[in-house]
Amino acid sequence: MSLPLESLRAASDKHPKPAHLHFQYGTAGFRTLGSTLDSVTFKVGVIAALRSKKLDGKTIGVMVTASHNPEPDNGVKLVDPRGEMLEASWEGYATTLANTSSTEEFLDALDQFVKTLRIDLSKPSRVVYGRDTRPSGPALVAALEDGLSAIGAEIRDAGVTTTPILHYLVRASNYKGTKDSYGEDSSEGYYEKLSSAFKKLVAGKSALPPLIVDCANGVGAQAVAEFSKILGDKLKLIPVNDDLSTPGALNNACGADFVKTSQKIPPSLTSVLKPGQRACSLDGDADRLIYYYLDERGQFHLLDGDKIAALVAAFIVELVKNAGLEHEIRVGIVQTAYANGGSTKYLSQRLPVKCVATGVKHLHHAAEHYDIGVYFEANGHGTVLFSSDTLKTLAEHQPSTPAQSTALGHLTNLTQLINQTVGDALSDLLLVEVVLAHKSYSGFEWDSLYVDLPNRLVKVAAPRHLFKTEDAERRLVSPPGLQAKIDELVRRYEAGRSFVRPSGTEDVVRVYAEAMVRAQADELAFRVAGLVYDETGGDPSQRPAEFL
Ligand SMILES: CC(=O)N[C@H]1[C@@H](OP(=O)(O)O)O[C@H](CO)[C@@H](O)[C@@H]1O
Ligand SMILES: [Mg+2]
Repeated sequence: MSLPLESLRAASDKHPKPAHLHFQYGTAGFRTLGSTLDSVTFKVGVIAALRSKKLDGKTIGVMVTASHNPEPDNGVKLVDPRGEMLEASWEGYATTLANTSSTEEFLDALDQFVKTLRIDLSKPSRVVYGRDTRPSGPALVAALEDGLSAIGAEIRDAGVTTTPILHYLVRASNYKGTKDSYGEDSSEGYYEKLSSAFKKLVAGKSALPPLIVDCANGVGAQAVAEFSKILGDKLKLIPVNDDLSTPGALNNACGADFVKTSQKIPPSLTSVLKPGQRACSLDGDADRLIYYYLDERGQFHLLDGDKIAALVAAFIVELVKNAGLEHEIRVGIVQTAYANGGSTKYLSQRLPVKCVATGVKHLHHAAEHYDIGVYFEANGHGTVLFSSDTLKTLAEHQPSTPAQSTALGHLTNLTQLINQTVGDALSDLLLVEVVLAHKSYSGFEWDSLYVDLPNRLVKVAAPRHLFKTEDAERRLVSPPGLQAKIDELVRRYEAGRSFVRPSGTEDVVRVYAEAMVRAQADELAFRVAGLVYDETGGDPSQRPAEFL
């Protein structure tokens, strides 16, 4: 069987590539200004169908979202059969195909691609897709559908949904009716699976005070509303920034990225959030979660991905021990260089901790090496993975006391509550709430697990292609000599740490620094930023005033 060239040609002619633009499948798929993505999304439709054929007709997912980016941005990414990120080698193929400049070039490249990868075109192809609430979404989905129908894929439109629900649907549809079944293959199935696990986990615990949820004016609002309906009194959620109709509202001065980056509450919460009350923020596609509270003096306290990892890991370790499984099940943590030094110190005194390069796929793969792997990026993206051996151990273990039996039951329910395909703000929110309910913690007690070192993240407009790193991005190997100068600066600061890496999602170089006190962390970050700027030929007349 050969490619349906006529229908592909006709469809491709309707989606010409904008000249002069180069597209790159990066850490978050293709992501840029939504108005430039028509041709890319069309081609992604074709690629998704081919990926499905290559994998014997397994369902592949496509999500149209730009997460926490400003509203005019959009993006498109592929989801592999187990609900995980697209296999790395295909990122390169997707990039090559997306950059073909004419229909003929695209068709030639496709033909070549099918031959090189020996894709059997007679296999079926199945694709499920969804989008977030961005105004550019419907037109991009239409382009995607053009690609899918040109190649004759079997399609399913999941509509406006969160990224983690789309990942769930992919996994659920591929493992339906098997021993690895992941739940009912629908959004209702997702809500039902998580809610029922949550209810079992908090049974008999007194209800926590209501939780304020900043929905970033995005699709997370929809999921919060659904959970509120099912959970009722078990967990009272107070949605704020759940406006899905005002243009420009998405991620604007709200959401997880705003809170983490600016280290303050969204202005819209000023009159809502009372001292001591806990609140959280989702991002625009609801795969990141950040908690926080204000103390009696109105001081802001951030409970970020590192704090979530510490809370959750401690709880799981305790359950494993109480279930009598501490010799069978090894719990480990995966972090990136952005993890706060305070968290790394606290966690490494208790558990194996591994540091990997930025980007969820790196964390996810490293976490798969533990029996139970807890991974979170400091920005609030993360989840917990249970290996198949661990699931088997949990299913077969014979508890010898009622206490062991209770702990085992909790662990089993956690495997249902946690979305193991990808970081999921709503699943993580329920998980955090379970732990807080079990421990009777307020934000204050949770925050007291360890003290965060003051830190600062700075963007530098420098040619990022010049920057190469090693040691999980903690050290620069290029530009030559720069790392030695950074080391020299860092030595002058108590508990100082700083690293520089090229961003994978924005055209900038990122500088991170932390130190014992706030002023020193800021000073170190701005000194390193100045160094990076000057050493890579930054224009002195454009040098940001805060750089030292
Ligand atoms: C410092 C930071 O938060 N970096 C983010 C950001 O990557 P950069 O490569 O730093 O642009 O976007 C990634 C995708 O969402 C996310 O995985 C990562 O943590
Ligand atoms: Mg996101």
